[in-house]
Amino acid sequence: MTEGTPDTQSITPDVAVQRAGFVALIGEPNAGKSTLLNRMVGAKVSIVTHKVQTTRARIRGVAIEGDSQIVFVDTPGLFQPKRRLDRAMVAAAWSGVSDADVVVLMIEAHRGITKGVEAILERLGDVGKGRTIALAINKIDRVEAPVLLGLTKEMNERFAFAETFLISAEKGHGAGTLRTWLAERMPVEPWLYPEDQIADLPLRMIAAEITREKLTLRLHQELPYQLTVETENWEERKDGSCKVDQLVYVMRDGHKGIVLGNRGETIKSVGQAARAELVEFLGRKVHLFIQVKVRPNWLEDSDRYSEMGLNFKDGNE
Ligand SMILES: Nc1nc2c(ncn2[C@@H]2O[C@H](COP(=O)(O)OP(=O)(O)OP(=O)(O)O)[C@@H](O)[C@H]2O)c(=O)[nH]1
Repeated sequence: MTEGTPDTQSITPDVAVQRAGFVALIGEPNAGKSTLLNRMVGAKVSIVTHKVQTTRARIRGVAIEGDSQIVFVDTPGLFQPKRRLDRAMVAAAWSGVSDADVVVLMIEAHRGITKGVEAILERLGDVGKGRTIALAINKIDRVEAPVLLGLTKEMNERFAFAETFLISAEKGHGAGTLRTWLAERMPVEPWLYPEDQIADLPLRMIAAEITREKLTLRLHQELPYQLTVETENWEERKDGSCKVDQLVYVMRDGHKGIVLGNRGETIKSVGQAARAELVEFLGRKVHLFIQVKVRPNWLEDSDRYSEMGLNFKDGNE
């Protein structure tokens, strides 16, 4: 072993420390989470915003700030659930919280501490243990300073926030400061995405999200819970069209049968619907290829990354 010898040390490059981690932005519906994310990540991801809320935490965008890569996970708005589907969504939002390195609770300045906010605070007491949790009071443009001071004080009395940010996601106030703060709090880890992949990441995500949405619509309650859609390949063609390859991963053979449907009819209609929406979204021709694969251990294999929509290759495909 030459490790530690003067020779080895002298050729070791001076690599800057890389940081990478997950941030969950939570709050009641309409708090302004999407608006803030778009400010911090860039306009391209904004389209995902208005998509129907699906049931799992997915990557919403990746921001790079200095040596840090901040991966924002999408958590459906937290509200008090009544229907079963709503309960599933809220559960998903909380699972995003327990996977995140940093959680930002966003509230609306002019609405103050609503019942919904109170419920979130209560839950944060359990789920948020050991996590860095910041408070972002949004829409500060709608209130006067004394109201803000009062709200800041009261919220901090109720919960031990690591930091409080007063922001206006719409006007842009405070978003940069929050991003810098988050960047500093990312764990020292190699980046999760190569820099050049980030450019088309939103499109890949949107395409996967569209297919997942169509699967949800087509399969209703039959939808296997542990199912994930990944856009494996995105190819721009000279004729202006693009070719998109997607994989639907399921846990069991039986699930594969459900997703494929009788003589492949289900996946075919899902593919048609997804392609039509992609064409409308991109405004050009799309060739969409969807494959369904059984990967029994995908949850354990790639752990939370896959769960959150991150696409790590197995290395043997
Ligand atoms: N006045 C004001 N309005 C804002 C601000 N930030 C966001 N909004 C508005 O608040 C509304 C909700 O914003 P979104 O970003 O869609 O909220 P969200 O939390 O992502 O909502 P869901 O997707 O339903 O969870 C939009 O109409 C925004 O334009 C702000 O700083 N000031």
